[in-house]
Amino acid sequence: MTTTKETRAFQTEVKQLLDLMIHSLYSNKEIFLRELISNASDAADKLRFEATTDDALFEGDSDLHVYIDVNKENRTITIRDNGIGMSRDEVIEHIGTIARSGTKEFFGRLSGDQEQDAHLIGQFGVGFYSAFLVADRVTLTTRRAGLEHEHGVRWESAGDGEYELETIHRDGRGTEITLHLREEADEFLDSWRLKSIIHKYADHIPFPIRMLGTPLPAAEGEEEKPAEIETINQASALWTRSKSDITDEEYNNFYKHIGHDFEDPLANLHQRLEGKYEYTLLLYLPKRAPFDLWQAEAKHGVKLYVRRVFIMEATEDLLPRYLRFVRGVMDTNDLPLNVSREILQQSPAMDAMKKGATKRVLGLLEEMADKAGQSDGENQDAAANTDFADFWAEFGNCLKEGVIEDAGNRERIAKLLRFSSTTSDEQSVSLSDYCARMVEGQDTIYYITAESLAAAKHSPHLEVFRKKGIEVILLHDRIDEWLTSHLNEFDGKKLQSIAKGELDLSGIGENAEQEQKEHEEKVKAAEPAVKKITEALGDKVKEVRVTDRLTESPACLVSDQFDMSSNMERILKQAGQNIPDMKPILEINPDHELVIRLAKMRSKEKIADYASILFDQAILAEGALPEDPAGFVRKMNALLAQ
Ligand SMILES: Nc1ncnc2c1ncn2[C@@H]1O[C@H](COP(=O)(O)OP(=O)(O)OP(=O)(O)O)[C@@H](O)[C@H]1O
Repeated sequence: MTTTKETRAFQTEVKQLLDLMIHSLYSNKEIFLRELISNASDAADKLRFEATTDDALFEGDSDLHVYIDVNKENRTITIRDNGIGMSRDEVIEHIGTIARSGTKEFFGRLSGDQEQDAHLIGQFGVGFYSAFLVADRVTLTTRRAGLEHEHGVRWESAGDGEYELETIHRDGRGTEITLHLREEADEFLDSWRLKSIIHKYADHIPFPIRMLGTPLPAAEGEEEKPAEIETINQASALWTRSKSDITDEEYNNFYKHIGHDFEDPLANLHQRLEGKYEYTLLLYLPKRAPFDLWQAEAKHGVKLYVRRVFIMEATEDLLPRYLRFVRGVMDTNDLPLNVSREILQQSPAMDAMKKGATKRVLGLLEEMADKAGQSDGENQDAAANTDFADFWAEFGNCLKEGVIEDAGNRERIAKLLRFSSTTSDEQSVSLSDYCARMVEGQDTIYYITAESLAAAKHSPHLEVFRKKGIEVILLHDRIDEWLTSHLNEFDGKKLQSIAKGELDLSGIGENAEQEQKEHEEKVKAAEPAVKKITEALGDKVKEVRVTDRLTESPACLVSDQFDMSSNMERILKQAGQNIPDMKPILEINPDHELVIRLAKMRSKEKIADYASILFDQAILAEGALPEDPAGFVRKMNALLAQ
């Protein structure tokens, strides 16, 4: 056993977090109490769960609570819980280190500009470290339930990059945190102030929070009565109360407690479900995405309770991965308390709750989307400012994962998707909006995928669609390539990439027949040009053919109907995947001056240069780089200088 006192350094990111926190949250210091009480309540939750299979962990004391002590003379506040506590290794792992993946990258993104960085703190969550908002020294002692008394731990730090660690004897299990207050944090020595913060954030955590009351003044001739210990919060689980008794403020404050968020949520959903299984949902949509939303191990933020006893943080067994941004609580009476998590996870009740919760969250999103749709009718600008638009901006890409993962709800989710299109740069166009605007004779939903909105918007492939007044959906998120490979149809209409396969717009527009005839004539007339370019490009392309997509540009690249798109190919290559080169099809516009000139050329060298410029330009137009950029510039300059 290590008994020696040792000094250890904080992980670099902890130091950065402390600096950022102190600068960003100086006007919001009171949250330290919320965070420490949340941790204490989590620790009580964990003990109660572990004790369901090992009663000895209670060590004869099952009155789980949090006690807050104020010492005006020493200028300290102490927060004590009799929860699960921590072993020495756990202290090292949790206090002084941030073990969430993506932390390094997150801090790498900070600009150093305090104002700009300030809002990022909300995406991170400060937890235990918020103690340093009010304290210039923090002492923590703890012992894990079940360990011998001599396995207690004392941790102390001034938040300056180092901490001291010592193994101590500790009788009681649980954790005690003493904050040595900074001078400017004197306001928190006032018990009334502390009580009001507890009411605000912790009324509805299911454990009592106790403090010493004020001594009652002595009546004449009597002795002063000693102060009694009071329970400050209501200690009733919020989700068990009836909806009509709960104010918005109570809902929001409870969210801040369980979500460790600084902002109010965007929306909440509170329902008691009765049927084969009975359960209660209190779920929230946050306003902002946490920084690690896109990390493979991103935390789920929903907690499972069984009869008010915390069982575990939700995993994919309780809520699908694409809804990992949802925060809140699910509580049921239909699961046994004292079985292993593995068995729980396979129970039909869990499955039913997962289905029910997914359905309700999608329902909430549909309601929000409907509201946005109504304000859209009255005022376009208003639509961009709706809750649903805010939701989409933060979590839209998660819903796209839903289309891929959740085949059972695919259609419902597809209705919630919002895109940019040739009619709107904002991601505000739904597939239903698109279908309602289809032109006469159109029965396909057209889209293009590209690296960026600008690349999609200026793609030469759009030319014929502009001419015919057909709207095209502009997809420019990485996930869109996967989305479109799973979403082939919407409302009975096929989705089709305009950069893949042969384009058949016959039947759309008034002069369809005439256009078809003209196209055939063009194909015939352009045969010599096609032949020359095919020879010049050799095996760089699968085929060279006359386009019916272009009206202004000389050439564009398309993929074969069942080939991977060139955008997808680039994404996979950037991700380091070893995939065979796909050969594109080069489509040329025989009416363009460059192609006309090329058709007349005899010099093989010149033809090769022109063909190569056409090919590289088409790659550039997709927002990508030609294989030999310097070669392209040289050829282009030679052409310009002619
Ligand atoms: N009072 C406590 N009792 C037992 N363990 C604690 C206590 N306080 C903190 N911990 C441990 O330290 C870990 C880190 O706490 P911290 O508040 O920094 O983050 P968190 O609560 O895990 O994350 P977040 O605040 O973002 O939800 C906790 O997950 C828990 O394991």
